[in-house]
Amino acid sequence: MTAGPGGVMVRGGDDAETARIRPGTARRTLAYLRPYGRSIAAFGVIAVVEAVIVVATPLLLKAIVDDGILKNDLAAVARLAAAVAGLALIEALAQLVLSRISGRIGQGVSHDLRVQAHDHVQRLPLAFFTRTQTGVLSSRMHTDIVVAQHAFTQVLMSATAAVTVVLVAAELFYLSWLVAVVTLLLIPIFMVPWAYVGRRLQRHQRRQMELQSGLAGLIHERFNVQGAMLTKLFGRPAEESADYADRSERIRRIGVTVTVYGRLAFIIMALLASLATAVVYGVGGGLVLDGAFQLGTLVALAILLGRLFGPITQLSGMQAGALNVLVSFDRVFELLDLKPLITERPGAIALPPSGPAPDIEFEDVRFRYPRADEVSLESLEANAHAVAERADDSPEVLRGVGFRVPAGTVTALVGPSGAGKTTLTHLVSRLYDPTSGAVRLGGHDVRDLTFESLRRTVGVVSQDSYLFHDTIRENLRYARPDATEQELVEACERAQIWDVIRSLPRGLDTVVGDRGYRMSGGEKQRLAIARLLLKSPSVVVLDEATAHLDSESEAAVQRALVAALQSRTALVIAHRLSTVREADQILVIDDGGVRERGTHEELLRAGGLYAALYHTQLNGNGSANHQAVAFEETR
Ligand SMILES: Nc1ncnc2c1ncn2[C@@H]1O[C@H](COP(=O)(O)OP(=O)(O)OP(=O)(O)O)[C@@H](O)[C@H]1O
Repeated sequence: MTAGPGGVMVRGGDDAETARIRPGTARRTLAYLRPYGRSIAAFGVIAVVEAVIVVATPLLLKAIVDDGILKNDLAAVARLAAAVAGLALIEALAQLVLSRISGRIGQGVSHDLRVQAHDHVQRLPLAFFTRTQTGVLSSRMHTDIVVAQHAFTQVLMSATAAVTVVLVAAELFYLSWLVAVVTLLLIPIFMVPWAYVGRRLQRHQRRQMELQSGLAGLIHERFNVQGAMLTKLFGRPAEESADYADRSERIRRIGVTVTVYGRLAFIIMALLASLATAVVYGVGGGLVLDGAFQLGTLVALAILLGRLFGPITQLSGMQAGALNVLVSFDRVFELLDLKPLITERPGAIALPPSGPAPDIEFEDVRFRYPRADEVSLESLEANAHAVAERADDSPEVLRGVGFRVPAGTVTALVGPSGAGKTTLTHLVSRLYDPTSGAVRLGGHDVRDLTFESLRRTVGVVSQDSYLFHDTIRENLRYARPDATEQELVEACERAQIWDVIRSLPRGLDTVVGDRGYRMSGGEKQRLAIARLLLKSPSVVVLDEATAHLDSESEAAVQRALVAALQSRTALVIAHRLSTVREADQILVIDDGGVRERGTHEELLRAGGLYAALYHTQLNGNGSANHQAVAFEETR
């Protein structure tokens, strides 16, 4: 068949049929073969041996008929039959070894590519993941590589077919040029419709894969816990079902077409084989009667022909196979070519692992989120965007922010929703880099620090803390793989979550569900704080949970926070009155800049935005600890 067992998913929507392979892809693909040079050489030698056996067997059979049967020589018949059997055994062995070597090369190349793609994607900036559809990315990293591997193996096997076809054709001419010419003339007549069917088949297979990947993406999005919840709360089940059924129907229809085309290709080949056999017996039979050659030659010709069509079929699939390899490789190369925007500078310095907490300094920081075309691939995004939109500059989110968080102190960020608070905190851990200006830790620009020391120094607890689908123990150990049992328990105690864990039947071995969903919001955040305490960073960036917590978990989170912030330099997006009041400094962020700064009392005295917010939002509503500041709604 022309296409690999899968098809190829090609950039964006409907352009599967017009996939263009970028220049240089073939050269880059070949480079992946370099480590397998010896295997390829062995493959070539064994392929030639196999092809020689393929053409030797008909000659032996010819000898059995002409020199054994027709001459009544039983000993010759037995000797030659034994030789044929021996060759058959060697051929089977050669085929086995060939498929093993080709499998090893194909699997090896796809392993190398898969690992490289994984390592690369891991280094891509957060911005890439904010735009990319996970289902499509996973298909790119897995399905494409599997398709490439299958097609790769197919191309290698086709190469053996090429040697066989040449030798078989030569032998056909040697035995009878007339039969050879007539039968070989038949081949092009059939190849034209065969190639046409093959191309259509490949095209439909690609489309089929694309549709299947779309369906997989849909399931991925809808049937994870949060997607399922949204669907249940807002979804229209009847419409969702109809949409799903419609997509599935398209796959069904294209599946039928693929089956028909696949069968058609097979039928064309079988017809060609039957007609060629008729020609051999018709023309060859006449030549035997004329005395041009003996019966043994006719037998040899018939057997040779039988051995010609398999390799021809394989050969004609070679081009499509090679194309599949290139398209799939190209799609992975496209991913590999995305530059990781945030990289470690050569000669980056490491902050010392121990010592006093560093201060944080923002100096005239300006920031806009990177454009889509700078960080992501259109084909991996949920919806293909117009080129213009992808290249549009995003608005500036931070416009000259400057402040300092002295070492060992807490700075609270408050301000309206969308003011840029979260963005600001992202710059400390280098989830993003400023467009201009600098963020410094202990006097060093964070861009001059090693990733390792930055990760060690800065600990982040986000509002919706993410937990892997694994045990509590493994989730905690992610922060410090060598943590002892005692350290795990201590961290949980300090984070006020130990009582909860202890009461679970499996304790630390409890598996937290997809996205840690089996835990309440407050529990999750306390677990995230325990994780932070285990890591024990000297700088903490924290986004307080706004989720409604009952007063008990609120108080527990509060106590956990006290532990988390103790003797650390902290930047906190504060939603709780207690955090705001106790902060050493409050920054009121509005419209991408620092509008006011000071302590709670100073800002109240100043009578500005903070005071207005405090009086309208808080004073009237009491001052309980669990009262969220709720500045967000005041814009
Ligand atoms: N990944 C992103 N890509 C593009 N723009 C973004 C991205 N994340 C946030 N923004 C935009 O940046 C601005 C600041 O967002 P940010 O999340 O920093 O605000 P915030 O003050 O933390 O708000 P909130 O309190 O509601 O979380 C908003 O206008 C937002 O739409």
